[in-house]
Amino acid sequence: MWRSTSCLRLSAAGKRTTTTISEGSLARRSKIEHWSHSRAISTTSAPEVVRGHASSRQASGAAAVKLKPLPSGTSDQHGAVARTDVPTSRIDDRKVVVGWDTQTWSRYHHIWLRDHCRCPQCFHPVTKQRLVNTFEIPFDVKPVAVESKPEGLEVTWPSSQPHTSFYPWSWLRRNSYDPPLARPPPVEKILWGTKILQDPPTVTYEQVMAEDERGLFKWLSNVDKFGFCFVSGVPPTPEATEELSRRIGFIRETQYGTFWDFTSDLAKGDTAYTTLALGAHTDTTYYTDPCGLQLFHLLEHTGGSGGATLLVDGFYVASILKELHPTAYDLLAGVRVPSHAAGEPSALYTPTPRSGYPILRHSHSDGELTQVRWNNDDRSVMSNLEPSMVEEWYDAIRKWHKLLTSADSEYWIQLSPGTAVVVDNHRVLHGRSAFTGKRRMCGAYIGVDEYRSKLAVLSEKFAPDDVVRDTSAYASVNGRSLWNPAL
Ligand SMILES: C[N+](C)(C)CCCC[C@H](N)C(=O)O
Ligand SMILES: O=C(O)CCC(=O)C(=O)O
Repeated sequence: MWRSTSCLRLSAAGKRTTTTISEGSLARRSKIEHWSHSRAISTTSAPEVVRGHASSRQASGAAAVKLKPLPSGTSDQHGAVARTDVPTSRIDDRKVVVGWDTQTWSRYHHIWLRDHCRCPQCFHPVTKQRLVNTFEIPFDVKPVAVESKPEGLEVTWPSSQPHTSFYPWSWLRRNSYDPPLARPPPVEKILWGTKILQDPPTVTYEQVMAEDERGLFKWLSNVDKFGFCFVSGVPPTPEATEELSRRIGFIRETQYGTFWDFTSDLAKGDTAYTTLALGAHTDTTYYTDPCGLQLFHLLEHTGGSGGATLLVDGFYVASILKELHPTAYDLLAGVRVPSHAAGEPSALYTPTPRSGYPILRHSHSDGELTQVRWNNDDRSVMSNLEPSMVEEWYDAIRKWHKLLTSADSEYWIQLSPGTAVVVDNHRVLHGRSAFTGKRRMCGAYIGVDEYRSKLAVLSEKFAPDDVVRDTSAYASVNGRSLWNPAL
């Protein structure tokens, strides 16, 4: 173990203290520090086991990086019980080879390992940013030694830049690229049709607003799984609805304002501000980065009828289209659709590139459907179609439309004051029936990154990833593991 004389302290009991960090106490980004480090002689019985490196340049007032003791069953200089399933490791010409078992090996390039060192001098423990200068690592850097420790791989780099790095086994396995090894499956998406009306995902306002954020995690987990979730018991005011929206993250301001409270007065240049029916669509298709979530709360509807809310699971409908009409599916996945928002004199939105994006967007890595982007009212001129494709494309979107509007796909609900709904605008389409009378709807957009960030923070707390669980005991700073696979 190493005693760092660097710059961050967790209290001896491992409780987080207020961390003040002086810039001077960290290695500069400009070059790799020539480390001098003293091999700690402490044993794991000491209250704190420290991992890191003494920088040859100590800023004044640096406190020691003190992390919590390694997990039980850890070996130390005095031969405490070590785990028996420690992977093997050896140095090859350009890579370190780790043997997980007799059949499974991973190879990590030396420069890759050095670049991913997460000691406090190479990786800022508070900001989780790289400090080591990647471009000053000798391209042919090669370890002088590797050692398989119970909790991870220890690599000692050449004496010209003396430095010891440590990589937890769980982190190495998760990030194995030669070969890629099994990774946890993505969160299950539950596809639904009209029958979701029997038991739609719902949480209470009280749960969502509770200080411990467990209810907030439940709400966003439902959105992640179903693409939408109701919140019942919301005070029927724009103020309470805005506060509810901000529980997720800051609201995304657009040409329609920040928190919107609208009715059919054409206050903004969009048909949402009329009494017209709106077919199933996703919003802001005309932005390069369409909004992530959309929250709606009907505050009032008097003196008329209609104005029911429509929800359609775009992933569900796409799965049926793929099954029944694969050629049409491929066209929707390949043809770019331009769109615009031009109803406000002060705004004329079109996406970059101007040709827009396909209706169905897929992950490049695994081909999974990741986004539905469809608003036929906001679609611009289809000027990029090959002449031979024109009729085929129109046939494809007719097949798409037919499935979107089928009784099996449509989930109609009459919202009422007190029940808000949040929709994943990258998956679930929404719409409404025409209406008469005075109808007042409020809500907000949340950016997709704000939504995913909040869900990630809540997941760290309530459903941590295996690598986070494995490493947080000894490598957490400000409640975040340095080895979080998201980093
Ligand atoms: C939600 N709010 C009423 C503020 C605006 C609605 C804008 C709808 C627009 N046609 C789109 O699809 O993005
Ligand atoms: O008025 C509604 O219920 C929904 C309007 C709409 O589709 C939108 O604002 O995007």
